[in-house]
Amino acid sequence: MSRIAAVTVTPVAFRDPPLLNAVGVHEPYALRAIVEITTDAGVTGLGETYADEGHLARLAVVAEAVVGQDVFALNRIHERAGQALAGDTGSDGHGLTGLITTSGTVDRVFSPFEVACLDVQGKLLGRPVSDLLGGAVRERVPFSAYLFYKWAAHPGGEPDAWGAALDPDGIVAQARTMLDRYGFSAVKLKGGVFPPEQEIAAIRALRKEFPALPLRLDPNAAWNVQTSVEVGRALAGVLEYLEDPTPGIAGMAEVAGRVPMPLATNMCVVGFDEVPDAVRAGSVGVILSDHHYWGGLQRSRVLAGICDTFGLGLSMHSNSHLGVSLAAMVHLAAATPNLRYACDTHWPWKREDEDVVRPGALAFERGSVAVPTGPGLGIELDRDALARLHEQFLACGLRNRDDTGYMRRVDPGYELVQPRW
Ligand SMILES: O=C([O-])C(=O)C[C@H](O)[C@@H](O)C(=O)[O-]
Ligand SMILES: [Mg+2]
Repeated sequence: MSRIAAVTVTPVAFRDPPLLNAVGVHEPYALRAIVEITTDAGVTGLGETYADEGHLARLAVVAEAVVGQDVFALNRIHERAGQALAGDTGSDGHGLTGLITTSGTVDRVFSPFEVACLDVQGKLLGRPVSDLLGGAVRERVPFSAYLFYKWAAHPGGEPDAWGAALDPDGIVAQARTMLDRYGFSAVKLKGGVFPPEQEIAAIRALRKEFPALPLRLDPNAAWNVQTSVEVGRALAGVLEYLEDPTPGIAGMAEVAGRVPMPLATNMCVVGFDEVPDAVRAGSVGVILSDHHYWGGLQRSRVLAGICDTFGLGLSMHSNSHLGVSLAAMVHLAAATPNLRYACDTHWPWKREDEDVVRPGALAFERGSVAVPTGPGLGIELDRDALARLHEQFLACGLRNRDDTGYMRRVDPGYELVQPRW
């Protein structure tokens, strides 16, 4: 047996540009937590997750509950997380994912512990995490360019290297830079920021500039059913999928029946208990997995099986993240045969010199990342960087992601309306 002797949770902050979305704008720092598990024999494993205050408190509760457990006893560890969090319905503070139930809360909190245990298991066995998930079926995992409307600078700050992107020309220029730098093979535009006709124009401009690349548009439920149908029809033959045009399983089902492209979601289906209704209603053609809230890598493979069974496509969602999450995403995607869409990643928006993982193992080439072949996640923690980013967390003053509150500080009249158009 290899028992968990200690768990350390370190909140960190890294710089984030002023990226616009349907609920406001990204604050100057993104918050994450690094979970480190150490066994009684001194083997360590890493996980990464959100770092909002409430989530950190829940991580602390579960950290205490899993000490003494065998790192191979993931079912038992999930059960203990459930017991420790019984009745807790942690809410989604940032408004970009759906309703969080008790089971969804447990899955969110359990996830980094599961990834850290798999990292330890891999190290003990001398095998990469992808092998523990059934084995890689691809050597490289393709990602998509994740475009955002953005300001040139945070209010009162220096302009960043990306510059502003507030119209179709700005979005095309951003896409060009990102594709030149990373070679991505698909493009996603985060919408829900400007009136739909402006976002249709941006997608058309992207299509003109990049005739062969699959395109996606994600307004995070900013449109009502009628607007969604109009946008979907206007972009017939242009989008690979339309992501969360409108809120809820019923609204999505109405739209799905009237537009030509598949609808994708990381909002109306974010937990296992929402899958049956969505399948019955025909709300979605593609589910975006995300191991951070689907309960880790193994449970994400359960989701993949469900998608396979019901003929649904599978893609992958991303929030702002660091290298531990990227490594986990790559192992999972490599070992999930029916994950056939290029995965989302916020990676390009992070500064290269801000990560807790030593560079090397996770290089982007031709839009994809090679699956690390070393034991476990195949990455190495940079303790100096971890300490630096933790100091940055302490100093930055942010304790919860609040895109809406930040937008209101800039524009006091800003209202959070869903759907807006
Ligand atoms: O719907 C999505 O794809 C997301 O929620 C991804 C990110 O959270 C993105 O919208 C963001 O960070 O603003
Ligand atoms: Mg989305």
